[in-house]
Amino acid sequence: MVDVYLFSGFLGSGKTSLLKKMITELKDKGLKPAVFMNELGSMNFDSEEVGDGVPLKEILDGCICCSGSEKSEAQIQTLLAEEEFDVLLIETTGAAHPIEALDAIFSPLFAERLNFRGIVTVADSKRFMERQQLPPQVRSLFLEQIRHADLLLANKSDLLSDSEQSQVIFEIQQLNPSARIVQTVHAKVPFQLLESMNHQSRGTVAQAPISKLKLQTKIVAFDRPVEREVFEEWLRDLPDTVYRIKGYVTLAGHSYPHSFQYAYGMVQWLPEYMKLRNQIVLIGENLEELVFP
Ligand SMILES: Nc1nc2c(ncn2[C@@H]2O[C@H](COP(=O)(O)OP(=O)(O)OP(=O)(O)O)[C@@H](O)[C@H]2O)c(=O)[nH]1
Repeated sequence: MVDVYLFSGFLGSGKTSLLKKMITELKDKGLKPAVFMNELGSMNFDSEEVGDGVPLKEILDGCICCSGSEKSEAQIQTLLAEEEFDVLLIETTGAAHPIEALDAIFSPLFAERLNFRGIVTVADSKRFMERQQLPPQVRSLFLEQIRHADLLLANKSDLLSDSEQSQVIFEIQQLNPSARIVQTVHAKVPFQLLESMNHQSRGTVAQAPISKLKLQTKIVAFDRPVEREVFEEWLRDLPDTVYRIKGYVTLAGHSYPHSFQYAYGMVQWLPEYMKLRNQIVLIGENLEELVFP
């Protein structure tokens, strides 16, 4: 039987950071992980982060959950038929309801093959503190992801003061009293903690599928290098309804692009050392109204 772990959490909360950490740890233990991931927008930015030698299947531009579950079943079946692995890590899009994403795993096709171990939700602690600012449907999905977790990572705790951290833990525990909650930075937890999870179903699922959230994705390509100041000024002026941006951008004066991440007002640039297509994917609402730098 292959152990299956599902990673849930809102856009930009730290799921890919967790995935990378777990892959490294599993490999160090001599175990072979495989990854199934689901990205919004047809740009498979995160899959480049998985690394060589890890079997990977992904669904782009769709959702593992609900209507996408047949497609997911087929992908998981292919993975099981073609690859040998010990652990399957599933990263859902930040816009998926974790329980709906379980549909594909609990297919009768895999009853003898997959052993579901639990849902790990990565919650952005800062966003949690400021959740009242989220549109109601987005907030409801954010809270559902917390309610249905078996293990909760209160991530990005470096961005909060000690008293804010305690408040976040207290409030998250009230939303989900049975899950274990761990404060993390860059989703750093030992795999052992995931192994000790105990999955239990938690009541009814409040419907918040992506179609009702009005979330859109948009890919923007740049054919010229971008001035960093101009780009960051554009980011500062973005409306709150842009939740996530990621991709590759060549900055003026550099030969290679930077990988670029934007989540909830915060920007991160990391240099790359090869030519990559200059494009970014945006996830949010009312994206058609945006003007690009
Ligand atoms: N300050 C801080 N930044 C973090 C932490 N964890 C992740 N980040 C940053 O937050 C951004 C998003 O992290 P990811 O791991 O890509 O998040 P994700 O949930 O996979 O994002 P999506 O795939 O878009 O849903 C990146 O720029 C990370 O470097 C943390 O604990 N503290």
